[in-house]
Amino acid sequence: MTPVEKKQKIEIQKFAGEDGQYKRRASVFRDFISSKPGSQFLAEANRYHLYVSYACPWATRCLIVRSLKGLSSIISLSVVHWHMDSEGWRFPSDDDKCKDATIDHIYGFKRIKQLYFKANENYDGRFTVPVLWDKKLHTIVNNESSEIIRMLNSEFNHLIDDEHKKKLNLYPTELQKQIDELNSWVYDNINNGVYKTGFATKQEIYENEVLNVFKYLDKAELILKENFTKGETYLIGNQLTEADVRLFVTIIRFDPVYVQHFKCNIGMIRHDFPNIHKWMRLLFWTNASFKETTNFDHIKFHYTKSHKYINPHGITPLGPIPNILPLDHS
Ligand SMILES: N[C@@H](CCC(=O)N[C@@H](CS)C(=O)NCC(=O)O)C(=O)O
Repeated sequence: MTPVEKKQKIEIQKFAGEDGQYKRRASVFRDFISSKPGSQFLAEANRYHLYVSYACPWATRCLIVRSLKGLSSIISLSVVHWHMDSEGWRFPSDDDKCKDATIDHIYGFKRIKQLYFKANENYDGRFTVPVLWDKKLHTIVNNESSEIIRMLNSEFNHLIDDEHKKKLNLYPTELQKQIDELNSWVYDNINNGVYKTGFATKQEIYENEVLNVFKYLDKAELILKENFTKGETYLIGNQLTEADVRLFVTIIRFDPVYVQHFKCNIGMIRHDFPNIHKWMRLLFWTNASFKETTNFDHIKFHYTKSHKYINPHGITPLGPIPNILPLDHS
């Protein structure tokens, strides 16, 4: 084990700092795929590979956009085992099988961390998913989901056959200001808010964070309530945007995991947020890109069986039953 690997082994399961507060580290690989001729990372069919976990909300953003844009046959995929241990994410093996996970289709690696060290032998960050990998240059293009979804949204259009999917634009120029504004508070207070709540190791910090999550859920509830009154079904009017994708991945995990595992239990989406609940079910039940990329087993098993310091015996609660209610449930 190299000194860097040793350091990673010690720190990988330490989420909160000494002050009891969780601070997410910025992603390190930040290159961009482009459709412009001559680009280092040119948008080409079959050149790029996505490494994901179905459990991870950030990786699932990429899975949803890959599906919405019809890129499944253009960008290949490997899916890790839901269990994350002291060395990070791993792929299933013959004696460690996992339904819906895959081997590493590119190198046959056992762990995601091997990709990080292949890309940079001195890497000293966390071994996170998603990873957007370049099969030609054998390196990581980008490991920041907010940027990966932008590339998938705009740079592969010339390779997409389906006219509807080719035209779909989740970040149209005229809505960018509104989308950016939504993204900024949704990210800090809801997407990352549940992690700051769940990983807090001091009572006072936990209480501040959990109250804050619910304050911003109220804000999202109000927006969707007004939109539904006008006959609109998305966060921004009648148009599906990346803001919906980015909020959805947290909301779909909320009742099954965050309520109990991250102690976000001041309310539940299904009981206390009727408009968010309706919006979430509409996306899930009427759009296959949302339903087919949601894997409740991976989601529930990952959090409850990987975070030993939160749930030492790794017992996965059975409820809520069902994980998501039907569309016509009143
Ligand atoms: N900012 C990154 C965050 C990705 C991230 O934190 N992924 C988690 C899974 S939900 C992970 O891989 N964590 C492993 C670790 O922190 O060691 C993104 O949005 O892509």
